[in-house]
Amino acid sequence: MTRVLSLFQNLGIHVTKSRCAAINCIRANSNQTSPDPWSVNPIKDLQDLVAIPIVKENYQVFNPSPREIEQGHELFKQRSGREITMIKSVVSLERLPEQNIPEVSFVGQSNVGKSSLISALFNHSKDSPFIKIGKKPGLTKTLLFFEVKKLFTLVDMPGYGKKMPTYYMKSMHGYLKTRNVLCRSFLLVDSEMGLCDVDKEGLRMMEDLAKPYAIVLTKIDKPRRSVLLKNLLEVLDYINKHTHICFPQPFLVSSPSLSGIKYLQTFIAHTTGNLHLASKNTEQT
Ligand SMILES: Nc1nc2c(ncn2[C@@H]2O[C@H](COP(=O)(O)OP(=O)(O)OP(=O)(O)O)[C@@H](O)[C@H]2O)c(=O)[nH]1
Repeated sequence: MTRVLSLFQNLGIHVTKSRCAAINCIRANSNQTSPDPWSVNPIKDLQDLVAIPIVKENYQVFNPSPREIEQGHELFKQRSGREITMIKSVVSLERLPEQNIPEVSFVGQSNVGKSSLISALFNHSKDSPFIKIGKKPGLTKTLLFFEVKKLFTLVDMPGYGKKMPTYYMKSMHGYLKTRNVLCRSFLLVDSEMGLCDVDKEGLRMMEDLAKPYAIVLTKIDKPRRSVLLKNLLEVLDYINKHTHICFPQPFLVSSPSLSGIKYLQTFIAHTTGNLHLASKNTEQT
């Protein structure tokens, strides 16, 4: 507890005794009504390390009901072989597929786990479109378009970083800037490494583009919980201080264990207009 409190202090977050007591009281009361989203949000597994809510009280979080979470999860289930398909792989912007359904894209540095996450979202199903996952960075060299039940499209982008050829960067930037059907991007950050300079460059690019996006912390099965918490708090602090467009709550996922996947599936279903939340308690940035 002391170690985690000092983490907060390092991040400039002041935790008073009275605030701790008040928050403990809120937590005790909220446990009695067992709020649902926590059951599928991995942030819950870190909450016992700290006495104050990790996602600040004044942030509106994504708060689907258990039924909505099941609806979101269902959307990604393949019932027949052609419901989820890879429709196109493109390099040049002139060859983007002409889609008039909502789109979400996955961006991040090489090897951060974009392809693995998309495979996990499709439940690693044997009927899912073939998705290449590599040990070495730079495997995804084109924009890959996956259409889900003709309702929305997921786009796997080439990873950015030191070795990224300029034309990748151009096509990625051009795509993000001009794609009208793009309703949300997810910027992936490795939860073990935490935010690094390359991620911050990506975040600045997203802010300049001023298109809605959210941060996803990947590989949460790898770091120790204290490291994961520290890196999550740093991301929250960064969102708070340096972003205007970013969704206030990061999503935490592990592709092999599928932790956090249902929650993210539900958010994608919501953000693409395929889920009508009963709850009003959802940030719409
Ligand atoms: N332990 C763990 N390993 C992961 C996870 N996600 C991805 N990996 C591993 O990280 C490596 C890179 O994963 P990819 O999904 O290919 O990453 P990418 O961002 O698509 O990579 P590029 O093609 O270079 O852009 C692979 O060895 C994966 O098995 C995760 O959640 N947990």
